[in-house]
Amino acid sequence: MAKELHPVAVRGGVVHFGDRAVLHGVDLVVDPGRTVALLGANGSGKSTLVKTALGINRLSAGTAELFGVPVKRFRDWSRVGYVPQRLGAGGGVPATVREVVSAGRLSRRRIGLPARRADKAVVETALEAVGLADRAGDAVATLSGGQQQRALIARALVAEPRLLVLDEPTAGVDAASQEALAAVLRERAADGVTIVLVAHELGPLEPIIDRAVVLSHGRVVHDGAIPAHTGIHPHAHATEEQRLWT
Ligand SMILES: Nc1ncnc2c1ncn2[C@@H]1O[C@H](COP(=O)(O)OP(=O)(O)OP(=O)(O)O)[C@@H](O)[C@H]1O
Repeated sequence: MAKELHPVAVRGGVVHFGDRAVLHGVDLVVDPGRTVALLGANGSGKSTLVKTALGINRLSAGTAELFGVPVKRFRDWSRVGYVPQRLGAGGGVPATVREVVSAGRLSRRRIGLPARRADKAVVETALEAVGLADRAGDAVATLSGGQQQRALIARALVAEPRLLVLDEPTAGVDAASQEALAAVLRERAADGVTIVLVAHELGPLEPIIDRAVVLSHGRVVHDGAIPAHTGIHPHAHATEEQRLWT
């Protein structure tokens, strides 16, 4: 079998907003099936990096590929699930949670055909997985921020992507739901799905992470095992390298 290409590959990525460089030559090359956490302080460039990897932000230098294809030419978006940091799932749209999640299944269906029973089952399983089964018939706008985030995660899951990119999936999400999310992601990782997630604190996600990339001021300052102090006391016993990103 041919070797699977890197699901994500940013090389020498430089991104400017106006005159200001926000990424200064960042490399993020992810092997298939890995679960990678992007860590770093507010404003260090984590969201910018994932958006750049997905072609949402423009590079002023360097390259970005998805599954070996330059992101500008990449068309196979059903292979990619992206949950942005900020909403919107609801934003005044009178859709129910189930409708929003079902929308994620559209990329897998022939346009115009009604949902098959299998599609519906996948949607119900995803709703269970993120703990929203009991809210499925409610308008998304009536959910809390953390619940809306979970609805978006379910929407990404039902598309059964080979690459999942999650920007702060646990922000504003309670401990039990974080555990549930970790279980879902562990399952996807076991199926060979590549996961890239942005986080401040890994919490229950920590055991599923097999590589941590730490950004500071738009540069990679660590790439490897999870830094020991992550999510606990960022300043206590920090090494020089660790202090760089707190
Ligand atoms: N669209 C934009 N226009 C101008 N500046 C931007 C834009 N998006 C991000 N920035 C700036 O780029 C820098 C990096 O932002 P980014 O959102 O990537 O950081 P982050 O590490 O994800 O932070 P956080 O943990 O707070 O989400 C910040 O200084 C931010 O103000």
